[in-house]
Amino acid sequence: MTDYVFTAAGIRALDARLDAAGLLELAMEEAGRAVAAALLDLSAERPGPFALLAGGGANGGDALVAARHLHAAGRQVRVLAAPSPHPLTQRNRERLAAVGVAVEPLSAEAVATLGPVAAWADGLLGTGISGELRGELAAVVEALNARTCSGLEPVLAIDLPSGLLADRADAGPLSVRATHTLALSGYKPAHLFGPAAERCGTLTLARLAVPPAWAEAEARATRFTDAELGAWLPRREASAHKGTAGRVWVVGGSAGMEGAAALAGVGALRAGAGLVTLHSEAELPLPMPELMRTRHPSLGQWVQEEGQRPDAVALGMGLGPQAAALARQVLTWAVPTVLDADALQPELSGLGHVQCLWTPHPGEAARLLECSVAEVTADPLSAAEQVQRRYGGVVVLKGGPSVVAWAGGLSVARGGHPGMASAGMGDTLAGILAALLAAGMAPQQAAAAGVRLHARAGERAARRFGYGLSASDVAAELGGGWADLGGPAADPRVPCPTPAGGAELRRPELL
Ligand SMILES: NC(=O)C1=CN([C@@H]2O[C@H](COP(=O)(O)OP(=O)(O)OC[C@H]3O[C@@H](n4cnc5c(N)ncnc54)[C@H](O)[C@@H]3O)[C@@H](O)[C@H]2O)[C@@H](O)CC1
Repeated sequence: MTDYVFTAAGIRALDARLDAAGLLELAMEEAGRAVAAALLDLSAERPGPFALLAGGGANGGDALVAARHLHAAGRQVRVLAAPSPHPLTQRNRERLAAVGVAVEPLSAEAVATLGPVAAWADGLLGTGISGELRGELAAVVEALNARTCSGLEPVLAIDLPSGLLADRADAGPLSVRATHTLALSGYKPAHLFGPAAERCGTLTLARLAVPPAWAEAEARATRFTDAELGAWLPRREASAHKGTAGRVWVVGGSAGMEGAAALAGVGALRAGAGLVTLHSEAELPLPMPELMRTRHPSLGQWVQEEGQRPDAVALGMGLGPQAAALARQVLTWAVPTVLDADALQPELSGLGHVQCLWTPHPGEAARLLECSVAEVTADPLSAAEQVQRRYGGVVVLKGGPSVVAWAGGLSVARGGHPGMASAGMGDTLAGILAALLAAGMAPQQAAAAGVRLHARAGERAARRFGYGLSASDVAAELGGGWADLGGPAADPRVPCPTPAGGAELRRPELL
């Protein structure tokens, strides 16, 4: 099932649709029941009551519903709640009273002095927060963090740890430090990126019964499943030969940076390219003898005079200061092109064609947007979108997780491993993406599937090699990653799923 990423405004819009259809109360009931189930899973064997903290909004309402379900399951609950102007939250407070559960006033002192508990539920604030924590809630959060920092009492955040802004990756000075977070309806940027994600602990998703068309309409980004991405991967005809499997040119490498181009070549070969040639002015190493290399006295002259064209180009890895001028020339060829590393320069603004992928990391994205790295990492979705608008084509903003932006859409990748934060990883990815483009994939699909393929190979490499991963370790696992995603087999008798979304494929015979 496709999952979605919502901003706070998106959740407000979704809730407005639910409200108009008379379904909001049912959604709160569903959310509260899911919270109760998560708490029981988390602490079924732990002694003591569950302690539920309820703020004045709908996030607090979810906590009150959860308390009723836990009570019905025969568990002891302690409920500390703020006064609420929210009609559904008020109604659920009355329902709790009706089944004999007392609601105690919420205060920092009550949190600090409560006896041992099986687990805490943080229902103080969710997507409705504005600005930094104010008043008594700030003191309550400080008291909760102080008594749970030993890790003895788990804290389940309902939807979001209170104090985090749903749309931001940079956690503010004060927020609940949750051991677990149950995201409601869909993920929020704070669940997925940066220091905010670290405050969420273990993340799970409760998919509420929301009509898929509403979710899609209000979502900020998509998280494709492995099955969706695997179905897009190309398939070879039994009659394929190296000339039909995709010819990739890697243009890169310079003195001291020779390995970057070589790693891109390895990535392209391991992702299925039939013929991979490295073009450079430098003497490049050949990590695999299957790679071809051509050393040019002047890349500038070669690019201008070159009459033949490959199926895809990856340009920029270790290329040095001439990268932007070369990129400008190669973009006029109008062949699928991956622009990486030194080719990611502001002077190329507006020159990306529809078959062009830009693959910046946050530092390179900041250069392209002429802003600070902190601005990029605080809101990676907006940053990727802005690069796409300014430069055209499709953008892969690399990170943990990477974001793909195309005209009119965003997706956030799944998986990967922190060990992938090492030199050369992006070079390999550029080669992978070029191979997928050369095999005829549409750029948006090549970007989303290629990033996931790389991440999946990284997960496998981490199991094999441990924490510190090299780009070569990851490249060696690409075949396994491909199989994990359920990519179509080479045998054409195995039926190949049609890619969703109806994107045009340049060379359908290879899919
Ligand atoms: N579609 C969904 O995902 C659904 C979400 N629900 C819940 O609804 C929540 C959003 O509810 P609301 O929009 O009522 O908002 P919240 O419950 O997150 O917060 C609103 C309350 O917080 C106060 N507040 C805002 N900023 C503050 C600050 N900085 N310091 C102190 N107090 C502050 C406001 O005065 C208001 O009382 C979600 O997070 C989720 O828990 C469910 O109840 C129903 C369905």
